[in-house]
Amino acid sequence: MGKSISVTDLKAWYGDSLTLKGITMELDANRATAIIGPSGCGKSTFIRCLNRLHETSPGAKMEGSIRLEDEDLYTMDPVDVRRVVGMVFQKANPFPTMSIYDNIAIGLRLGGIRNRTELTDRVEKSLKMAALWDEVADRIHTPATALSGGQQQRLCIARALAVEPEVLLMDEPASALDPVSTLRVEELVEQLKESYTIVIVTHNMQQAARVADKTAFFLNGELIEFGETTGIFTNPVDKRTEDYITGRFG
Ligand SMILES: Nc1ncnc2c1ncn2[C@@H]1O[C@H](COP(=O)(O)OP(=O)(O)OP(=O)(O)O)[C@@H](O)[C@H]1O
Repeated sequence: MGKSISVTDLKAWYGDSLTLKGITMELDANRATAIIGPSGCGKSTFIRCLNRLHETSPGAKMEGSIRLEDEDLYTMDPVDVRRVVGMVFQKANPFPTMSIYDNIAIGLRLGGIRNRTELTDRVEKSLKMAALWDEVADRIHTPATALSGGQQQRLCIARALAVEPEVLLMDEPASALDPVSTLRVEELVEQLKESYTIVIVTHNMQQAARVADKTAFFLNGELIEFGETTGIFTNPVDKRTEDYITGRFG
């Protein structure tokens, strides 16, 4: 089951530049939350704080608190954080020299699983969860780079799921994909919510409306409005949200 995330007064910097200016929000367990807003408003920075990737950027720092239910993410070992809070990036990034199988098995091996049967079962289960198994079952020992872009992205989703995270962060996971692959990723989000808490950054407002239960609108490093997706898109409270979703800027 997914876990909820509580973010309290989160501030993030690159050098002296304050990029997130105090974000407070609750990300519900087993629901999909979309983060929308114009380019440069801090969407990626926000989700990179949620798995402690932000602090790996040179000169980057954060303040505030992020809790995964009763655990403080910033007192945990960052390696453990990235296991429980998985991430999928805009551009599919399979390990290029590895087979489909090894792309998924590597995280499991690093986690200490050595038994061949267990590894194979977990690889198959992950590929099924990512709706890729049927397309690759007969060639899992062939190079991952021979897959199509959409398949590579689902492989990256499978890789993130293999280590059994609680939360799945998705940073514009479909923006480099064709419409059919995009639809498959969106359908997948719908299914994955049953087991994971999902946070998805998207530029595509139709996509947010289709996949997200809740939507957060960011502007200049601030959270302007956050609520049920239908409310945000049909009856926004803040004028700036309305202007953005009606295409007046961004
Ligand atoms: N590694 C970095 N070093 C310095 N500044 C950065 C770095 N990454 C992002 N920024 C700056 O932080 C701000 C927020 O960037 P971020 O990538 O979080 O925005 P975003 O909303 O995800 O944008 P986009 O929609 O274009 O991906 C921008 O002004 C950006 O230039």
